[in-house]
Amino acid sequence: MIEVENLSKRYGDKLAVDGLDFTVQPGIVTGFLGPNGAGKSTTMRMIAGLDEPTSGRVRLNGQDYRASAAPMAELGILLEAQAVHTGRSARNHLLALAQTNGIGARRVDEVLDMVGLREVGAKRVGGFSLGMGQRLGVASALLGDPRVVVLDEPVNGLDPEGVLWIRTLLRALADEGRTVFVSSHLMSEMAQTAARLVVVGRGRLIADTTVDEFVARASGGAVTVRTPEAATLRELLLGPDVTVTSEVSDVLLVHGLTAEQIGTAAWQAHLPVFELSAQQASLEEAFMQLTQDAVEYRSSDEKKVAA
Ligand SMILES: Nc1ncnc2c1ncn2[C@@H]1O[C@H](COP(=O)(O)OP(=O)(O)OP(=O)(O)O)[C@@H](O)[C@H]1O
Repeated sequence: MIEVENLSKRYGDKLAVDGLDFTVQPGIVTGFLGPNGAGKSTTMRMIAGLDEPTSGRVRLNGQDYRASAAPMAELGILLEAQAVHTGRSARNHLLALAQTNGIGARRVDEVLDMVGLREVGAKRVGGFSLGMGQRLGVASALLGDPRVVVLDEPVNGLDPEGVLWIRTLLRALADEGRTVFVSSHLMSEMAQTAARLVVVGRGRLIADTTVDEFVARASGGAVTVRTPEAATLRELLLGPDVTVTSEVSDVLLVHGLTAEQIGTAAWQAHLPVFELSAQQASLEEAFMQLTQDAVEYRSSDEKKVAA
C-alpha cells in the first residue's frame, strides 16, 4: 500500500505538487494520470524517497520506505530517462544492481525472462532500442521481488506487442497481491489496464476514483431519447431534479433519470421510443474535461515563457 499524505513539493516559486492526499491499494492496478507538468514524476520521485517533500509524507506498507532493511523488496520503481551504464551488457547491469542489494544471480535470469530480454542479455545496453531500454528498466524494478511497484510511463517507446506485454505484466503483478501504481498520459491505455485512477492537474488532486466512476462523472449521466412524441415525453419526464434539453425536434437529452426510468415512463404512457442510450464519454473525453483548467493554465504559462 502507498499512503500519500498532504504531500507538497516546491521548486523556487513553482509548487510542483500541492497538498496531495491519496492511497494506492494492493491487489489492483492504479493509474496515475495528468497532463504534462501536472506533478506525476515529482510525486513518484517522492514516493521513492529520491526527492525530499517540502511538506507532507509518504508511507509504503505502513512505514517510511527509507527505514526499510531491504528497500528493493519493498519498492521497485521505473522512472523516466533512467541512467544506465551504456557500456555494460543488460545482464551485467542487473548483476551489479543485484550484488549491491544482496540479491542472487538466479533472480537476474528470472527477471530477464520476465521482460523478454534473455536472448539479448549479453548485448551492450548502449545498442538497445527505447523499448528494450524500457524492458530493462522494468527488469531492474522487479529485481527485488517488490511488494510495491511504481512505474513512470512504462509504455513509452514500446511497440503494440510491448504495450500488450506491459498490460498483462501489470495485471499479473497486481493479481499476486502487489501494489501497482503506474503513470501514463494515454487514457485509453489506462482504461484497459487500471481499475482505479488518481488524476492530478497543476499538482492538485482532481479525482481519486474507479475508471467507471470517472467516466460516468464526466459524462454527467445524460440519456439521449429519440421519439416522435418528444414534446409529450418531455412534459412527462420533467421534475424537480430532471432537466430535458433538445437541439433536434425528435431527440431529447435528459439529465437526472436513468435510461431504465425513461424507458419505463415512455412505455407506461404508450409513447413510442426509437432510440434510448446512456451517453458514455470515452476516458479520453472525460480526462480532457476534468483537466481542462490545468491544461489551459499550462499553455498560458508556456506562452509567458515564450514571450
Ligand atoms: N528539478 C526541478 N526543478 C524545477 N522545477 C521542476 C523540477 N522538476 C519538476 N519541475 C516542475 O514541476 C512541475 C511538475 O513536473 P513533473 O515532471 O512532476 O510533471 P509530470 O506530471 O510528470 O509531467 P510529464 O508528464 O511532462 O513528465 C513542472 O512544472 C516542472 O517544470
